[in-house]
Amino acid sequence: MDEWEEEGTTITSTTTLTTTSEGRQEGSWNTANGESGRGRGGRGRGGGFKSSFSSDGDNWNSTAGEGGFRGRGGRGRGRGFSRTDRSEFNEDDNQVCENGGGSRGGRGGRGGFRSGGDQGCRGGFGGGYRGKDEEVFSQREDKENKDATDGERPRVTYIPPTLPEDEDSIFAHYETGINFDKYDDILVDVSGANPPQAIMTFDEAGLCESLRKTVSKSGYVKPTPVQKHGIPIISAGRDLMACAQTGSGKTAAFLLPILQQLMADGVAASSFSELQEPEAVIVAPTRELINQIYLEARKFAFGTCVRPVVVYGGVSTGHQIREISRGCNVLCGTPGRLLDVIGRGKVGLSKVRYFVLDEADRMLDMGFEPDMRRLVGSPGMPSKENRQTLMFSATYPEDIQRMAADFLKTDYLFLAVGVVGGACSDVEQTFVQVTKFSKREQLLDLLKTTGMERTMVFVETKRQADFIATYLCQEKVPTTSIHGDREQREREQALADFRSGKCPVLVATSVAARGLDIPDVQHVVNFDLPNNIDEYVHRIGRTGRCGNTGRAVSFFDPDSDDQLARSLVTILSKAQQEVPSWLEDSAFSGPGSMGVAPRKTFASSDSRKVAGLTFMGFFCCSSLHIQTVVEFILTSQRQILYFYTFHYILTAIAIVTFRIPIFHTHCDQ
Ligand SMILES: Nc1ncnc2c1ncn2[C@@H]1O[C@H](COP(=O)(O)OP(=O)(O)OP(=O)(O)O)[C@@H](O)[C@H]1O
Repeated sequence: MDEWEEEGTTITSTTTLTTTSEGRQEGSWNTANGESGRGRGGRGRGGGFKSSFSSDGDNWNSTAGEGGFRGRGGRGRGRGFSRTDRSEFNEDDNQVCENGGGSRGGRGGRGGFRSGGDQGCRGGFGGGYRGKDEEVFSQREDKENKDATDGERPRVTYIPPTLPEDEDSIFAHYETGINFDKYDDILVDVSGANPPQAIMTFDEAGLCESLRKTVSKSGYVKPTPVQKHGIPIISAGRDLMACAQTGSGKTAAFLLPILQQLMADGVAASSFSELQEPEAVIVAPTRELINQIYLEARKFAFGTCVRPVVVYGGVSTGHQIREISRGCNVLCGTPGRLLDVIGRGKVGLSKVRYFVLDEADRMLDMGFEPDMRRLVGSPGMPSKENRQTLMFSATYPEDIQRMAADFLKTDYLFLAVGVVGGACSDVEQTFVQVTKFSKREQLLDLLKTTGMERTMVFVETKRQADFIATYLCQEKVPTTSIHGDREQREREQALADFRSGKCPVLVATSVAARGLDIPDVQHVVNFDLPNNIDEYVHRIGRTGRCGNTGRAVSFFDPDSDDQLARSLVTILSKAQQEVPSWLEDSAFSGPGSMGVAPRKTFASSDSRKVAGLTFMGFFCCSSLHIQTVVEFILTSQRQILYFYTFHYILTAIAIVTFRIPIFHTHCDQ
C-alpha cells in the first residue's frame, strides 16, 4: 500500500526518504541519500543508504550508508497526507532508518530531495508522502517547471535514451508458454446487445498487410480469447469494457483494431501542423506501463504512416512536446502529463475517435477519476456518443464498473474472459505464515533457493523498498528497486537492469504492480501483502504471463493481513489452488466472518447483470409475498400477516445485502 492504495487508510506518517541513485556506466548501482535535502520547508537530513554493485564479478558492495536512512524531511509545506505505515523500520532491531517517528509532517508538500543525477536534475521535492499516483507526481513536476520559470526551481530535464530503430530490438519478444493453448478453454461471456461474432484467427481480423506483418514478426500466431472477442467488437465500433486475466494480451486487443482502422482510413502523421490532433488517446496509471503500451503501438505501427507518441511525468516536457510536434496519431500518456500538454495547447482533441483506459478500474478509482473527467471534459474532446471508449483490466470492482458507465455509451459491451477479478491460474500461489520480524530472513532464504531467477519483491512503502533493496545488496543479492520517489532515470535504469538480468531481483512498491510485461519473471514475492485483493491479483500477474507458468509466494502476517484472508481464500479457490488450512481458519474465524461476503466490490461479471438479477430476485420475492399477504388479509389471520410482513422485509434486506454472493454462485461455474 504505497503509491496507490491509501483508500480508507489513516494517514499518520509522512517522512521523506531522500534518496538518489546513480547508475554508473560500468555497472555500478549506487544509491546515496541526498545530502541534507533542504527544499523549501524540508528538513531532510543526510544519512541514507549507499549500495554499489560492481558488475565485474560477483562483487556486491553495499554499505548501509553511514547513518543509514535518516530521512528527516517530512516537514514541508503544501498538502500532504498522513498514513499508517506498515513499514518495519521503526520496530526493527537492526534499524538503519531514522524516519522522524513515523507520524510527522502530514503537510508534506516540499521537503528536501536533492539529486545529483547525471542529467543534472536537482530537484527539490519530497517532504512527505505524496506517492498515491502518477498525477500527484505530474502536478508536482508541472509545479517544478513553473517554479523553474520563476527562477526558483529547476526543470525536469531528463530525456530518455533514444530507442533502438532496428527490427530485432523492436520485435524482440518472449515465447508463449506451455499453457497458451489452454486459454481457449476459458469461459468467455459477452454481455450487451448484439455482440459481433468472435474471430478465431488473425486472418479473420481483416488486418491490412503491414499490420499482418508486424503481428507475425511479434511472434503472434493465434489470438488470445480477449483478442478473439475484443478485436471484432472494437472493429464494429462498439464501446467496450473488457476483463481478462493478467498477461493474456489485452494490449494488442485494443491496439490492433485501432491501428487497423487508422491505417484503413489513410491516417498519416504530419509535422506541418502546430497543433497535433491525435485520433486515439490511451491512458494508463504509471509511467512505465504507458511507455510499454507506446512501445507495443510503435511495434505494430512499424513501417506505416501512423505515429504513436508517449508523454509521462519525470521526463522533460519540452522533449515530449517536440516529439508530439513531429506528428501524433496515437497519444499515449499518464493523466497528469496528458492534461499538461493539452493545457499548453499543443494537442487538440477534436479528432479523437478512440479513448482507451488501460487498467481501467485504476483509472476510475479515487486517485484518477477526477483527471479522467477532466480529460473527457477538455475542450474539443468528442462526447461519449461521438467517440469510442474502450476499457481494459484484469479486475473490475463493481462500484467502479457502475461509474465507468458514465464514460461509455449505454449499449457498451462487457467482455469477461474467465472470472472477473480472478488470478491467473498459471501462477502457483503459496502462502507463508510469518511474523513481521522474520520476514527479511525468510526472504533471503527464499531468494537463495531461487538463485538468479528473476524475482519481483513487492513491499508496501517506498522506504521499505529502499530498505529491503539495501539489505539484499548487503547480503550479496544483486537487487535494484523501483518506486515513486526514485527519479525517472533511476526507475528506467532499475527496470533495464532487471530486464537484462543484471539485477535479477527487483524490489517494488505498487507502482510496478500493474501491467508491466517483463520477460522471464519466474517469481513474485509479496513481502508485504497489499490491503486490497485486486492489487494482489495484479502483483502476482507479473509472472505466469502469456501461457508461461510462474510462482507467487506471499508472506502472511496474521497481525496485519487478516482482513485479506477471506478474499485470498476466494481467489485461491477460483484459481483451483490449494487453500492452506491456517488461511481458511484465519478467514472464517475472525470477527465479521459470519456469512458476510469477503468484499462487496469483488465483481463476478457485468454489473448491469448483477443489478438486473437483484431486481429480478426482489421482484419475484415481492410478488410472491404480496400475493401471500393479500391472501392473509382476506382471511384475516393477523399473526400470520405480521409474520409474512416481517419475513418480507427480511427477504428484501437479505437480497440487497447478499446480492453479490448470490451472483457469484450463479456465474462461477
Ligand atoms: N496472440 C498472442 N500471441 C503471442 N503473444 C502474445 C499474444 N498476445 C499478447 N502476447 C504477448 O503476451 C504478453 C502479455 O500481453 P499483455 O501485456 O498485453 O497482457 P495484459 O493482458 O495486458 O496483462 P496485464 O493485465 O498484466 O496488463 C506480451 O508480451 C504480449 O506481447
